[in-house]
Amino acid sequence: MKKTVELENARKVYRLGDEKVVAVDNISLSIAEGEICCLLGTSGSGKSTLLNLMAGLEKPSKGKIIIKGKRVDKMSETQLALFRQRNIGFVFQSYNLMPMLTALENVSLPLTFRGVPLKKRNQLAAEMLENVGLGKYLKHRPMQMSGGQQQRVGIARAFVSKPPVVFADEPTGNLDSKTSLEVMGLMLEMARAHQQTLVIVTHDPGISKYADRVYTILDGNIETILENH
Ligand SMILES: Nc1ncnc2c1ncn2[C@@H]1O[C@H](COP(=O)(O)OP(=O)(O)OP(=O)(O)O)[C@@H](O)[C@H]1O
Repeated sequence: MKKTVELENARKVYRLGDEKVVAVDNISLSIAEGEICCLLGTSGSGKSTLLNLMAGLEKPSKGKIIIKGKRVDKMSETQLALFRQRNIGFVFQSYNLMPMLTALENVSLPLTFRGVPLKKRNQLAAEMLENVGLGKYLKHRPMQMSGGQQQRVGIARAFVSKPPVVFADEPTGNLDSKTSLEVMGLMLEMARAHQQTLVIVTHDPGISKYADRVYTILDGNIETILENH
């Protein structure tokens, strides 16, 4: 199996005055192409920091972060930005949609960065919105949609450019249980359809049962690894 995300002895220490907070202690892991993984842990366990390290959003204090064979921890900000545009999709807890843009424009944004021509962009974005059940909401702005609908737009945006890896940080954190299930179902369906790797951070054990593999994080370490078959 090809590896998509690899961490080798990754460590992240924050300094607050004289104090040191070890957010990620010394984690090594390897996530295969098309694998769906969950990072499960309570508040403060270090799971968001771990996700940010994996996604190249933060530099490790020590260790290696490798995505698709490339050392992201060695990249400059410019290289990283380009690398993320080409390889990574994000789904956020608070959706992070552009408030002034319509659903269609929000979803087509990653394609703009990739230089896809306008007509093709609109076609792909409309198809994605159709796939997430929002075919009738292309012109709506985030404020005019429910949380669940906004997160569907967020999912469409993360997957539209078919990035090899999608990171989701508490994607259902602001949603009720029924909507959470729908949103999870959509992410899994999209990831499985194109063999995309999906890494989901959650504190909800209910969400983790959908993953192929669950890393339970405690005090910045991997406490257990569970394989679901
Ligand atoms: N920028 C920062 N500066 C200092 N300490 C930080 C910083 N970011 C995180 N921490 C600390 O690192 C530890 C892990 O935080 P992290 O946000 O990764 O946990 P988490 O498991 O995602 O929690 P939550 O579910 O509440 O977001 C915590 O003790 C936190 O206070």
